[in-house]
Amino acid sequence: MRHVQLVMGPAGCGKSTYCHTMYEHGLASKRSFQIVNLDPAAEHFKYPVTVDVRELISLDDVMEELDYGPNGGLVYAFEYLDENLEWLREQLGDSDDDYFIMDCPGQIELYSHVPVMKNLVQALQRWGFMVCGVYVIDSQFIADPGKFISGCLACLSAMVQLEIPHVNVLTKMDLVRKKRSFMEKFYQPDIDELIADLNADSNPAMYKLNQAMGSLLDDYSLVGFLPLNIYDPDSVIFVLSHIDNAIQYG
Ligand SMILES: Nc1nc2c(ncn2[C@@H]2O[C@H](COP(=O)(O)OP(=O)(O)OP(=O)(O)O)[C@@H](O)[C@H]2O)c(=O)[nH]1
Repeated sequence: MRHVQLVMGPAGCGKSTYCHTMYEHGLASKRSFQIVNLDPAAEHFKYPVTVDVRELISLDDVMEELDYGPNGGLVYAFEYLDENLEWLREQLGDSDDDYFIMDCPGQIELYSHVPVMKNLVQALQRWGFMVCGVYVIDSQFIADPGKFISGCLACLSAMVQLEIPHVNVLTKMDLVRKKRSFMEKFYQPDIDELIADLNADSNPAMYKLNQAMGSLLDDYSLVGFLPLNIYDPDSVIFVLSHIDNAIQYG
């Protein structure tokens, strides 16, 4: 069976570090994970890259040749990839048991405004891959209810667009060890408690909206993140086992 993890999330949230962690874990546990760089703006990697989109198109080239800014340039580069998916197919090869981890760009436009990520997922599925979305959020940015809800809505946007098994991962947990009990309420939060906390910090005019957002997340069962401490092998195994389950059972 062929597998892909699509690693998504905002800029700087720890996507590349996640990929590196999984790669190292694979080496130690005799599972072979191959990393694919899908970020045309990436600069350097700590892990060996099996496929690099910059061999097809790089953000620097787009910005220089077309005089685009970084965001427009990235959308252009992804649309170019979308038109040249056969290139990616050739790069991925046709082995039956490959497991690729794809390090994606952070720009939300790719998931919310243009269909390129959706097209990529559909192509991977046509080529026989079982694809799992791994949405990464930086634990440093969700340490209050408002930011937590905002992070959840970003995850939801990717989940709704891509329609694939989906796992949320909370990164940089080594940095929040001292506040662990505080953070625990974000792993599997009680949505009513969360909305009450949010209301406590909000103007009453926002209560109805807060409740509606809470219900939306509840309806999609999208609250809850898997905490990942990259320095703790048990934590890596824990996250990977959830991803394996998500891939297997959807
Ligand atoms: N302490 C700690 N630092 C981390 C962790 N993950 C990432 N970082 C740091 O956070 C910064 C950004 O990490 P990256 O892995 O490059 O994040 P990214 O999401 O790939 O970034 P972009 O590709 O720019 O969107 C780097 O300085 C990392 O060293 C973590 O689990 N613990």
